[in-house]
Amino acid sequence: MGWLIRGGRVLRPDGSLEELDLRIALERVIEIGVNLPVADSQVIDARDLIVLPGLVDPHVHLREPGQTEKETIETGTMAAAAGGFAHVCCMPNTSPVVDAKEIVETIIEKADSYGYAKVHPIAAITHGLRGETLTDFAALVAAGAVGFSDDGKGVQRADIMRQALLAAKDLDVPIVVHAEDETLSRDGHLHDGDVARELSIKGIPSEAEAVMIARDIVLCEATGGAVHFCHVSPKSAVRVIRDAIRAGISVTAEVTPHHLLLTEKEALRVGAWGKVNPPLRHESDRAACVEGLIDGTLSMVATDHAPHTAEEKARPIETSPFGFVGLEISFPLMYTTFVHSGLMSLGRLVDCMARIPAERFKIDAGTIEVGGFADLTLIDPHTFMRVDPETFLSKGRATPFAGRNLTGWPTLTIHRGRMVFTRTAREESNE
Ligand SMILES: NC(=O)N[C@@H](CC(=O)O)C(=O)O
Ligand SMILES: [Zn+2]
Ligand SMILES: [Zn+2]
Repeated sequence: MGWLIRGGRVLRPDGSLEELDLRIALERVIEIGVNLPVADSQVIDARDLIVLPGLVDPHVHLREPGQTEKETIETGTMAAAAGGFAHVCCMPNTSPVVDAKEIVETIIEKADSYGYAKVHPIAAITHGLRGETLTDFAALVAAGAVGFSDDGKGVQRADIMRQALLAAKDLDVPIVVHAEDETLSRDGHLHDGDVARELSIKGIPSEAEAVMIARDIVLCEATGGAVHFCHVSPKSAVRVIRDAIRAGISVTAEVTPHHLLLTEKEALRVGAWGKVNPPLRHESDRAACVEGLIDGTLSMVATDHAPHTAEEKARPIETSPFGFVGLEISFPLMYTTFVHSGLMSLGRLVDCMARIPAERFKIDAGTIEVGGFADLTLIDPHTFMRVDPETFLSKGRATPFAGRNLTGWPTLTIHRGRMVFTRTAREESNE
């Protein structure tokens, strides 16, 4: 029994695409070859489709425990499957905060019981995200945490960050940094630039992010620890990260599709649907992020999927929470903008969206090989379809990308040998 995925163009570990058949039995890929016999497998016709390893998102918010009106582990992992993701790392800014091992265990167990995607918790650096006392790193890692972050807030105190780097180093896991110096960002809602001024809304300057990134690079080098920077957005930060990597300091960084594709101007067009932390910045910052992605400074793409209720995101900019969803559109956004346009190879994009985050967080994923887990995403590189938030499986609906016409949509996602998502309704267009 099992599946025979026939005739798809399969992404090979060297980045090439080859027309191959894949046989899956139980949870694994057991055979890869040309014209494999059907035997007792059920056939999936993958002609005209690209077969990729299940994608890995190093940064999502699943909101459970505690904020299940925004998202649940079930709806969040359904959205992951719909976006082609087999693995997601979830952030600890839930209620209660993920600062105790029982919470880590419950998240993993719940996700496994639904079976849509594997969830890898990133536990809190400090109790209650208060920035004061370190959590029990050893116990949290033993329970399954793959890193530590106070995401949603920056760790304001350098001494605490230094302690965290030393503690994480002993366990060989990264500190995942939300860089935000509150003395510079406080009460801001948008990037500190022309649009914020035009709307008379207090801005968040680039330095609020970049100074903490610079501090943590220094602390990273001094301690010999490892830092991963979340959602990098200003050009000054891209530059200091590039310099740090060149100097051999153990830092990695992620960038989001929204910081690669959008600017502060979104606030004028979509209001609070474009409000996010860090904010969408100036065109020159956006261009620097693209440069960082292309040259490998920003080696991972993360959605920072941050669902909120429709009511919350319908408020005026100043009272609406930061964040919007991304899991279900991240791959088509990246594929259309960078691969379809010829700016980047498919192999490199999948490195950023699977292989490199898998390596960083020690997740067994990122390539298709015999004996490996059958986590596969079938992509349609021909059909264009508009982003329609009403079709999202996530509870969150807000995205500034609503209405964009994209190609490269996942049409079928297999997780651990089980079909966990198929796209049925197709709104085709010829653009
Ligand atoms: N990115 C956001 O705008 N919001 C995130 C927090 C975060 O990622 O910092 C959230 O939890 O809503
Ligand atoms: Zn953050
Ligand atoms: Zn986040």
